Amino acid sequence: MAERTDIHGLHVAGALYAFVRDEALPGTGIEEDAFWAGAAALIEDFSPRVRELLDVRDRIQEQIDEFHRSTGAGGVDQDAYEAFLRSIGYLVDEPEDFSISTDRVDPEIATISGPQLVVPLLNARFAANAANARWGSLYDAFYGTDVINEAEGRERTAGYNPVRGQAVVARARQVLDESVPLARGSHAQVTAYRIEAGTLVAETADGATGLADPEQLAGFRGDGAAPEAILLTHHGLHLEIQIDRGHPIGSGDPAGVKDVVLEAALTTIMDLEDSVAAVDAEDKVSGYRNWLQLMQGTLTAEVSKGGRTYSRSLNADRVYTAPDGTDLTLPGRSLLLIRQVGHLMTSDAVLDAAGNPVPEEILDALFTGLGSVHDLRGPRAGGNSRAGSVYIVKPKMHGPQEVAVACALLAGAESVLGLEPLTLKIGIMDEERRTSANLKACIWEARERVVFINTGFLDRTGDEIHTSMLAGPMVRKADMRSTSWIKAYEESNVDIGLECGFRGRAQIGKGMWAAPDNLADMLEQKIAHPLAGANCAWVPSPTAATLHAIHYHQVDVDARQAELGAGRRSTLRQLLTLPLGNPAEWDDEARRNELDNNIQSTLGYVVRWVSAGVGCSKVPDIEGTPLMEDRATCRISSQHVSNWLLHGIITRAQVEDALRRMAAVVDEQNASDLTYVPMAPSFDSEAFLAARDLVLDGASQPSGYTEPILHRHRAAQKQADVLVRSAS
Ligand SMILES: CC(=O)SCCNC(=O)CCNC(=O)[C@H](O)C(C)(C)COP(=O)(O)OP(=O)(O)OC[C@H]1O[C@@H](n2cnc3c(N)ncnc32)[C@H](O)[C@@H]1OP(=O)(O)O
Ligand SMILES: O=CC(=O)O
Ligand SMILES: [Mg+2]
Repeated sequence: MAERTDIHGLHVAGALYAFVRDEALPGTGIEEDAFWAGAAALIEDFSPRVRELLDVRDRIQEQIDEFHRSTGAGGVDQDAYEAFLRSIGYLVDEPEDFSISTDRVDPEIATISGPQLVVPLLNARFAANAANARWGSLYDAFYGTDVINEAEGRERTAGYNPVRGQAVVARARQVLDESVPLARGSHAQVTAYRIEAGTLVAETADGATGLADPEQLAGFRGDGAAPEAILLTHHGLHLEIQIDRGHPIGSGDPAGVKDVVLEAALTTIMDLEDSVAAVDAEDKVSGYRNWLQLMQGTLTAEVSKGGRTYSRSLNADRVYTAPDGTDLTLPGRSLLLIRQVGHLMTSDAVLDAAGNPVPEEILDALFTGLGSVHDLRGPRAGGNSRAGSVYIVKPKMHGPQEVAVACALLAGAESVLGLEPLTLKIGIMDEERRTSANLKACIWEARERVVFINTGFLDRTGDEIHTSMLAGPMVRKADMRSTSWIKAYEESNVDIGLECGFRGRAQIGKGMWAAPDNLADMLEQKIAHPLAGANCAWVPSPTAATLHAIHYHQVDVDARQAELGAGRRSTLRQLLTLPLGNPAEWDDEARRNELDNNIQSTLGYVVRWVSAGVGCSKVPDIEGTPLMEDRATCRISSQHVSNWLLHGIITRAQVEDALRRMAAVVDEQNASDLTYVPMAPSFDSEAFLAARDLVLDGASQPSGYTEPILHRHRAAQKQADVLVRSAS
C-alpha cells in the first residue's frame, strides 16, 4: 500500500498530503494543522449524510422496481403511477414562488450569453487550450471544419488552398454584416478601416461609411489611422477584426483583414467528473494540481505538433484603446467553473479513522476549494473570478434533499477555507429524473448560491432508462430524442429557471454537441439552444465554441427569455411519460443494429478508459461518425443493452456474440495506436471485462452508473501495469 500520513485521525495518501503541504497551502494564509483538522471534521460530519442519501436512492429504486413488477410490463396507469411516486417521496410538493438571491456573480454567468466549453481537467494540454478559448479565430474555425464544404475546389489540402480561403473570408464577412452591419453596403466591400474621432470609418469604392450603430465600436489596437485591430460589440459579446497588410492572408484582402476573432468560450467547465478517469490519489492530485495552477494563472503544457515543441501557457488579458481614448482591458481567458463529482463514489486518497475510503465529493470540495483560494485572496486574486466567487458544477443529484446536502457541504468547505459564506456557488446539473421532476424544490434549496441549471440530457437519458428499467423495453436510443419526456424536460428546465428569477442572474444551460467533427450540422442545429432561451450551451472543443458563438449574435437570448417567461409549456405528466417502445416494430435486423451500435460505443469508450486512463474519447459509431463518448453516453449505451436483455428483446448469447464481434471492430479502429492492446482474440483484458460487466450487470448498477465498474477495472489495470513495469 502507498505511503500515508496520519493526521487528525485521517490517513492521507502521500501524494495528496505533499501536494497540499508544498503546493496548495502556501500563499493561502491557512495553517496546515487547522486545514486538516477542518477536513477531518467535515469528513466526519458529511460521510454519514452522504451515505444516507445513497440509501434513500436505493430504497426509492427498489420501490419503483416493485411497482413495475406488480403492474407488469407494457405501460403504466399515469394517475396511479404519479400517486405512487408521491407516496414514496419521489415527488415532493413544489415551493411557493420565489426568486434566487445569488450575488457576487461574474457577468459571463449572470448577464452575457455565450458558449460553454467543457474539458477534461486531467489533460493539461487541453485544459490550457480551453482556458485560452475565450477568443477564437473565425477564419480557422471555418477553414478547418466541414462548415465550408469541400465542393468546387475548396478541399482541405495539405498546404493553404486559396479557393477555400476565399469562401472562408466571404462567410466571415457575412457574420460581420449580420452582427455589426455598416450603415451602407457590406464589410465585403471595405477597402480600409480606420478610427476617426472615436468612430469607425469604413472606406469602400462608393465612399466612406460607418457602423449602422456607432455604439458597437468598443475599441481598437494600434494607430487609429491604420489600426491593427478593431473591437466591436454585439449582444454583450466582442468581435475583433484583425488587420495586417503584411500578413499572407491580410496582404490579399482589400481591407488588409487577416482574421476575424470572436469572443467564444465565455465560460469553461474544467471537468473532474465524467470526462476523466481518476481512480486513485495519483489521478486526483493531478486534477487538483491543474486546477490550482489554473487559479494561480501558471498552468503550462508541452505541445508537440508539426515537428515543433513549445510550451502552452495561459493567455494574458487583451488591451485596447476605447473610442474615448481611455484604456480598455478585456479578459484573455474564459471564466472557469469546476465540475466536481457527485454523491456516489468514495476515494481512497483519504481514509477515515476506521480505514474507510471517504466520499470523493468531500475531497473535491476541499482540494479544489483550496486551489480557488489563490483566486480569491493574495497577489493573484481575480485572475479568474473578478466578482470573488468560485463556480462549482454539481452533477448527478437526485432531488432536493441531495441538493441541500451539497449546499451544506459547500458551506462547510467555506468554513474550513476561511471564505465568506456563499463564496462557493453551485451549478445544478438537471440530469437525473428526480431532479427534473422536482426542479423548483431543488433550486429552492440552493437559492442563495445557485448560478446555473443545465440540462445534462445524456445522463438524464441514462437515468430515464434505469429508473423505469422494469417497466418494459425502451425505445431505440436514437428515438429518445423524439419522446415526450425529453421535450417536457428541456422546456420545463428553461421555464422553471425563468420562474425562479434566473434571467440576468444565472445561467440556464443546454447540453453537449456530441458529434465533434460534424460542425456544419452544429452550426445549423445548435441555434435551437439560444432560441429555447438558454444563455449558454455546451460545446466539445474551442473550434466548436467559436462557431457556436455565432448563434449568440443571431439570437438575443435576453429578449427571448423575456418572451418565454410567461409560464410553463409542459406538464409533469408529460415529463413522467415513460419512453417505452413497441417490440413488434423491431425486426431481427433492427435489434442487431441497435445492439451492435450500443456495444461498439461501450467497448470503444471503455477500452481507452480502462487501458489508458482516457476519460473522454472520440469513438466512431456504427455508421463511422465520430462521437464524443464519456461516462454519460456510456451509461446510456450500457443501460440500453441491459434493458433490452432484461425484457428478452435480445438474448444473452447475442450480447456475448456482439461483444466479441465489436471488440474486433474496435481493435481495428485503434490499430494505428502503437500502445493499444487488442481485446480480441483472448477477450480477457480488464477493458473487455469492464464493458461486459457494464452491459450484463447494468440493471443492478446504482442508478445505472458506470463508475463502480470502470473504477474497479481501471484500478486493477493500473496495478497490473505497475507489476509489468517492475518486472521489466
Ligand atoms: C455528458 C457530458 O458530461 S459532456 C462533458 C464531457 N465531455 C467533454 O468534456 C468533451 C471535451 N472534448 C474532448 O475531450 C475532445 O474534444 C474529444 C475527446 C471529444 C476529441 O478529442 P480529440 O480526438 O483529441 O480531438 P481532435 O484531435 O479533434 O482535437 C485535438 C485538439 O483540439 C483541442 N481540443 C479538443 N477538445 C478540446 C477541449 N474540450 N478543450 C480544449 N481543447 C480541446 C486539443 O487541445 C487539441 O489541440 P492541440 O493539439 O493544439 O492541443
Ligand atoms: O453532463 C452532461 C450530460 O449530458 O450528462
Ligand atoms: Mg452528466
